[in-house]
Amino acid sequence: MNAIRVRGLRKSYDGKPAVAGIDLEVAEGEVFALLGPNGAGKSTTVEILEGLRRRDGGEVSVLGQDPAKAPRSWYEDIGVVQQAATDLADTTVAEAVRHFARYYRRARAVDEVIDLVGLTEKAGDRAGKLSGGQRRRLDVALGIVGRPKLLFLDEPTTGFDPEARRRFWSLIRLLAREGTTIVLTTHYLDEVEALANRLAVVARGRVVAEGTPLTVGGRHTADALVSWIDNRGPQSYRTPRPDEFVRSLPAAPGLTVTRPTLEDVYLELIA
Ligand SMILES: Nc1ncnc2c1ncn2[C@@H]1O[C@H](COP(=O)(O)OP(=O)(O)OP(=O)(O)O)[C@@H](O)[C@H]1O
Repeated sequence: MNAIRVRGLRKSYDGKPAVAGIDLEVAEGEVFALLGPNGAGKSTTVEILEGLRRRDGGEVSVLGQDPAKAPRSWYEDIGVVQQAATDLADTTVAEAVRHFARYYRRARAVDEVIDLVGLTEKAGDRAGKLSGGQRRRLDVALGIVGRPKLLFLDEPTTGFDPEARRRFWSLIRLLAREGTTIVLTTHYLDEVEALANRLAVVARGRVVAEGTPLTVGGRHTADALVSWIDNRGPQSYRTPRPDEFVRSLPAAPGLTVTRPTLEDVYLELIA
C-alpha cells in the first residue's frame, strides 16, 4: 500500500516552473529521501504533499486523500518539520511541546518527546534562548508529538552537532520501527545512506533518478576500482566484475574494492 502517490505534479511561481512533472511513490512504512540541489523543487513538492501549498497540476494522494481537499482529521496523521522554524516567541521547550500535544488525540507524553529529541535538560528554557541545533531539535519534537503516521522532515538536522545527528538517526529508526512512514529532505548523503530505504534525486523540478542508496544511478553495476600492492608497488584495476578479478589475484596485501560513493553518483546525476 502506498502512503504517497504523485503523478505529473506541476507548480510554477510567477510563470517559472519549480516543479515540472514529478512522479513519486512512497510505500507505507518506508523511509524515503528526497535529494537535490538548492532550488530543485523539493520543498515545493513536500509542501504540496503536506497540504500547505496548492499545485497547478497533477495527481496527488497522501494517506489516501488529496491534500488540497483533505478533511481536518487527515492533518492529525501528518507530522511536519518545515525548513523554517515555527515561531515560538517566549514559550519554553516544555510549554511548546505541551501546547502542540493538545492538537492531537493520540499525542505522546510531553516528557517522552522531549527526551526522544535530547532536550530534557533544556525543558524549562525559552525557545528563543536555544542554540540553532537545539532549536531544530525542538522543531522535530513538535513534528512527532502527535504520533503521525506520515512524517515530513525538511532538512531536519541542519545545525546538529555529530552526536545530536546520531541521536536523531536513532530516533528516525525508532519511528520507522513503529511503522511511521518518513519523507526526509536532506543534503547530507551519509544521512541518506544511514536512514533511507529508497530515495529520489530531484533536479530542475523533475525526478532524475530513484532507487535504493545502493542501486540509485546504477551505483551497484558501475565499475569497481580494485587496488592492491605487489612487488612492483601499488596497483589498481577498474572492472565491472571485481569478485572474479580478485579471485584471479595471487595473495594481495592491501586489497580494497571500491564502488562509486553515493556522492559520486549524486554529483553525476545532477550535473
Ligand atoms: N514562495 C515562492 N515564491 C516564488 N518562488 C519560489 C517560492 N518558493 C520557492 N520558489 C522558487 O522555486 C524553486 C524551487 O524552490 P524549492 O524551495 O522548492 O527548492 P528546494 O529543492 O527545496 O531547495 P533547497 O534545497 O534550497 O531547500 C526555486 O527556484 C525557488 O526560488
